[in-house]
Amino acid sequence: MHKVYDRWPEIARKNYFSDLSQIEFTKCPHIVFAGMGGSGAIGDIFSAILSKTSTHVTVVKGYHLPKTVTNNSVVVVISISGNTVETISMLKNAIEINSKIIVFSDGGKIKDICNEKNIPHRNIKKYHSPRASFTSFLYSMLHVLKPIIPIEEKDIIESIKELENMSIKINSKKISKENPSIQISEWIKDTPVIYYPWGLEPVAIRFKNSLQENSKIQAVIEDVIESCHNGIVTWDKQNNFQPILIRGQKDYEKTKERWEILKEFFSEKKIDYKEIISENGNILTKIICLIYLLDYASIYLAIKLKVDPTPVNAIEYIKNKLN
Ligand SMILES: O=P(O)(O)OC[C@H]1O[C@](O)(CO)[C@@H](O)[C@@H]1O
Repeated sequence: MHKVYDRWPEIARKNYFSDLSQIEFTKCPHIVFAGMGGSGAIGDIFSAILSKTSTHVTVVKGYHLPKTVTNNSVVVVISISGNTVETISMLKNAIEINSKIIVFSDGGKIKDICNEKNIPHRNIKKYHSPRASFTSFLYSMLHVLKPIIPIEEKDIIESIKELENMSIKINSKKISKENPSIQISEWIKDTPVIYYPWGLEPVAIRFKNSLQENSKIQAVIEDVIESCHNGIVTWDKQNNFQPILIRGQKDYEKTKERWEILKEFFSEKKIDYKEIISENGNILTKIICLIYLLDYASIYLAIKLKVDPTPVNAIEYIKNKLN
């Protein structure tokens, strides 16, 4: 798994500059991303990076598309294996609705359905596992969906360059205490409660998923603003949790204010917290670099806990029980 992560920047570059044909339609007021797990998390990223545009984005992780999806919506179906039952169900749903559909997978049943029904499909290479294939799929999709995704080319290129820099920061320090991913993994001793600001929600979701799938530990995510109206109360009682504050460079003033109050709150309660601050740059750069740093942290944590990051036996157990 590690070897694929080492190649993430190279794979991102190769896939963004691929010769896959781009999506045919150009106008799209509503884009729906349909996928589960690591594939669903890619939808979360598109949702975050498009949040400052006039494109309405819906991310669906389940069996059915909501009624707001119409024949004018573009439904982007993502399943790295191409065999996830929920995602196949959403594809069938989109076909019924007669939406404009584009599908991304590395083969699988989903590809067969596309061939049979004449639905646009792009075959993207899977590396090791769905979660490790992240840059392969994300950057291929940024290329293919360009006509309907109002993101500037320079922002995408910047994100790849910063991913390369992040790789140097992590990989030049491989097995040393200066490796920022190792520092995070060494700090985690209990269940992390991951706080995030609005635009960095995909980072928190992905980190939670990676801690669960790779390190096999439980993790909780909390919106930094919303949690001050509920979750924050629980710190009076609990003692098996550790707060991680994922902050953006240049968060909104009001969010910055909240971080400072939260830090004071934890300090007064003598609760040790870890702050992780994004790189500078556009929102895609911030997200992709944080995901890289934290996914590595989840693998180093697995090594520390002496668990194999690859198998996901419980997921296979559930899958085998499903019809
Ligand atoms: O992208 P796929 O192949 O649909 O898989 C979705 C999710 O299901 C899992 O493979 C587990 O079944 C996750 O690891 C993955 O993120």
